[in-house]
Amino acid sequence: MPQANADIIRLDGAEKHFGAVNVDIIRLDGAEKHFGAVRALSGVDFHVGAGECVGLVGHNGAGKSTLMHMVAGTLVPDSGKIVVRGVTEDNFSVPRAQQLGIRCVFQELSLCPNLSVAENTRINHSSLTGFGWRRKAADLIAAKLDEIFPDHGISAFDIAGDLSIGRRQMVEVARAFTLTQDPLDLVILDEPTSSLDAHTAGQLLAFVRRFVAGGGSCILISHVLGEVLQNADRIVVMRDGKVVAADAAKSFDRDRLVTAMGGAEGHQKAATETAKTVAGPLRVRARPTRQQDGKELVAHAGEIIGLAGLAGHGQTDLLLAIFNAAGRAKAGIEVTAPVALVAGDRQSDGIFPQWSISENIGIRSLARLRSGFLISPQREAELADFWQKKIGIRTPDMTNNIFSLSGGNQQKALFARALGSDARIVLMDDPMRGVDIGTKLEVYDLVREEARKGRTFLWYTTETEELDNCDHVYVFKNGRIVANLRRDELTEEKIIQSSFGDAA
Ligand SMILES: Nc1ncnc2c1ncn2[C@@H]1O[C@H](COP(=O)(O)OP(=O)(O)OP(=O)(O)O)[C@@H](O)[C@H]1O
Repeated sequence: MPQANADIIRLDGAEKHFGAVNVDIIRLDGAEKHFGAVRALSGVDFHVGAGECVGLVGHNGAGKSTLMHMVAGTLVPDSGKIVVRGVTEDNFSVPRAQQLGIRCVFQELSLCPNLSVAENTRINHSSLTGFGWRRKAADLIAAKLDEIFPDHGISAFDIAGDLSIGRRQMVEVARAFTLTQDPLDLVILDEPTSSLDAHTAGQLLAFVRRFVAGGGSCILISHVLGEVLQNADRIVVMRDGKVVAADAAKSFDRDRLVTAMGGAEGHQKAATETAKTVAGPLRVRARPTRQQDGKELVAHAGEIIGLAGLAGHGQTDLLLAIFNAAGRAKAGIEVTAPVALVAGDRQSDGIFPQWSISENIGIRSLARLRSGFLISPQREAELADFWQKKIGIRTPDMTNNIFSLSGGNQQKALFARALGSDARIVLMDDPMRGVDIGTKLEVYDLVREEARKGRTFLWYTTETEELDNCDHVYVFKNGRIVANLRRDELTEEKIIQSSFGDAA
C-alpha cells in the first residue's frame, strides 16, 4: 500500500465511516477533455474516499460519463492528473483500473448478446479459467444475483440478448460486484436503475448501502435525484463540463440540487388536471395474448395512458404488438391511426448508429421531407433544428454522428423522431432512460400539450412519478392486465399491491 501524501488526506465525506483520515481511492486533478469543438470537461477535480458513496448529478451532456470513463481508464484526459491511493498513475488504462479494483457499470449496457450470462461474467473476470470455468462463473453470478435481487428470475445460462433490458441491467450490476481473485474497491454505477422498476431499484440501492457500509466505494450517477439524496454520502454536481457544487449529501435537498444543475428552474410539477371524462374517438384497443378474463387496454384520441407494474411483465410486449399491428389486422388488437415508437432500449431498437443526429430524427417523417424522389437535406435540417431548439439537444452540429451525443441527448433525439412525425399514436417504452430532470419536465409538458391537440400516448414507465401525467394506468403482472387505475386513485402502494397481488 503506498504512503499517503499530505495533500491527499481529506476531512470531508469518507472519514466518517472510520473516524480517521483516509486516503482517497481515486483522485482526478484538473481533468480536461475535448471532443473536437466540444469541451466535455474543463479542469475537473474529483475524488472518492474508501467506504464512501459519491453521488454525481448534472444535466444531459454535463460531462458525468466522460469523467467516469477517466476513472475507469477507458478515456485518457487531455491534461490533468489521476492519483490512485496516493500514487500518480501516468499510464492509466482499463486493465490498470481493473488491477486496482475499479469496476464500472456504464449506461450503455455492454453484455455480449450472443453469450450466456455465465459467459458474459467470464469476460470481465479473467481469473475464471481452467476446467469447469463455465460452472464456476455460473455459480458466482447466480449467487450475486440472488444476493442483490433475490427474486430476479434469471438463469446463468440464459442468453443475454434474450433478456429484457431491465434484466440485462441486473446482470451488469451483479457482474460488477462479483467476487473473484480480482480486487474490488470502487464500483461506478452510471444510471444503474434506469431500466429497473421501483421494487428492483430499491433492492439494488439497499445492496449499495451494504457494500459501502462494509468499506467499499461507489460512484452513483442518477437523474432520479431522490436516489442520490437518500443513498450518497457526498454529492458532486456537474454543469457544462465543470464541478459546480460538492458537499455532504445531507446538506442538499432536491431544490438545491436542481438549482445547482441549472436548467429546470421555473418548472413546476405537472398541475394535476382532472382525468378526462369525455373521450375522443377510439385509437387503440388491445388484449395481451395471455389475458383470459376479457380485460383489455383501451385508448382514445387525446388520452395519455400509463402502463405500470414490475419491469418485464408484458408492458413492452404489448407496446410492440400494438406497433406491429398498426396498418394490418392482428387478433385482439385494433389500431386506428399511424403509430410511432420511442424505444427505451435505444442501443438495440432505436438508434441508427451510422447515421447523423438529423437523419435519426428525420427517418419517421420521410414523406414530408421528400423533394421529388429524394430526401431534401434542407427540410431534414429544418426539422432537426426545430427539435434541437424545442427540447435542447446539446451539440454544436446536428449533422454529427448520433453517438457524439451523451446518452440522455440520444434519447431526446428519439423523442424528436416520434413527436416530429405525423403519428397520431405515440408508444413510449420507458422513454426517459437517462434524460435529465429539466428535460423530463419539458417533455412532460410537451406530451400533455400534444395530447390536448388529440394525440394519444401509451406510456410504459418504471418511474412511478411519471404516471401522474397519465389519465389512467394499466398495471401488468405476468403478461396480463391486473388493474386499471384512474389518476385520482393512483398511488405507489396501489401499484405495488396490484403488481404483487394474487389477481393473476
Ligand atoms: N465520443 C464523443 N464524441 C463527441 N462528443 C462527445 C463524445 N462523448 C461525449 N461527447 C460530448 O461530451 C459532452 C459530455 O458528454 P457526457 O456523455 O460526459 O455527458 P453526461 O453528463 O454523461 O450526459 P448524460 O446525462 O446525457 O449521460 C457532451 O456534449 C457530449 O456530446
